[in-house]
Amino acid sequence: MIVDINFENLSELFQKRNLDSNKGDYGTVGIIGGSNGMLGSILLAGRAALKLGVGKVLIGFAYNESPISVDFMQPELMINTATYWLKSQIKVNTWVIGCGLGQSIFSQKLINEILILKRKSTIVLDADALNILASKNFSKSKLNCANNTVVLTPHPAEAARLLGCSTQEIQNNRLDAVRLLSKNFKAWIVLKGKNTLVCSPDDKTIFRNTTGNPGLASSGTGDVLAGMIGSLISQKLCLKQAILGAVWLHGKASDELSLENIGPIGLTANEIADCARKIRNKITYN
Ligand SMILES: NC(=O)C1=CN([C@@H]2O[C@H](COP(=O)(O)OP(=O)(O)OC[C@H]3O[C@@H](n4cnc5c(N)ncnc54)[C@H](OP(=O)(O)O)[C@@H]3O)[C@@H](O)[C@H]2O)[C@@H](O)CC1
Ligand SMILES: Nc1ncnc2c1ncn2[C@@H]1O[C@H](COP(=O)(O)OP(=O)(O)O)[C@@H](O)[C@H]1O
Repeated sequence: MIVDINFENLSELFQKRNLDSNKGDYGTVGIIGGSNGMLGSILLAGRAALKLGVGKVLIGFAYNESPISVDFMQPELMINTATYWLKSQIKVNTWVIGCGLGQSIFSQKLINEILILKRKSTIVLDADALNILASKNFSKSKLNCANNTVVLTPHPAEAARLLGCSTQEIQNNRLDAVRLLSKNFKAWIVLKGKNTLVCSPDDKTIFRNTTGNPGLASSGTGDVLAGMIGSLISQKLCLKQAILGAVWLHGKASDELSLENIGPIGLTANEIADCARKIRNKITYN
């Protein structure tokens, strides 16, 4: 069965906050990635996670020493190395790994560490984490899905690498591709692109997104989506509403910005997160 994602079935996304709540009620997300030439990708994800309302964001660079200690555009982000945060005792609800991670031995080691050390967390694997998963020296059993809840967010080329076929074959049959990925990896799959598809590991329903436009065809918008998904899962929405909510809001933000002539041409990834925040508050409080 295929079900369209609409805001009417995203009630948890639009719940008002308790008046006496504190930041601990809104969870912590840890974001790991950002290697050579791609430092911006985890900052994009981290900023988007904040704008979607998570209590705390840890940014862990895939370096031996953190290349920056503060993001002056978003000083709320807590920045250190990936290794530092993986060893820290801070309770992290969701780990997002892969944005700008690269595919070095060190990056592969970080993925293994997360899967072994963080068995009770939800793990979102994006971008280079998916490329590492697709490589022949990675054993799928390491995903250990019995303990972890895992979300994979491939674009069509990443999906093709995971299934060992061509991008064109994925695009020709996106429904079969998303089903096969969720079965093979026992994970939630977000197959990105026009009309993003979402499939859960134990459900035959496939959800199809109804929002979004070619304004999203620009660098870093996938990193923003990964941060948004991690943020909503950490805020303890049920997994389905967190994933579907992030996908819907991400596309809706690009639609609203296009109506304001800020897109589709030249729309930038950070603007998506700002607009998604506005839409969530507007629907929740008006
Ligand atoms: N500011 C930063 O630091 C940024 C860092 N980033 C980081 O860079 C790393 C590499 O990630 P990446 O996605 O750029 O490279 P890659 O996996 O080779 O995919 C590119 C190819 O995939 C295809 N393709 C994609 N979408 C498709 C679609 N809808 N429909 C069909 N095809 C589609 C398309 O193939 P083509 O059509 O050209 O054959 C395209 O050329 C990663 O770690 C990421 O996080 C980026 O996030 C950018 C901002
Ligand atoms: N033509 C389009 N229509 C709707 N959504 C799109 C379109 N092109 C890209 N997107 C969305 O933009 C995002 C791009 O993600 P990704 O390819 O991972 O980019 P990046 O690696 O640059 O962050 C995905 O959420 C995808 O669904």
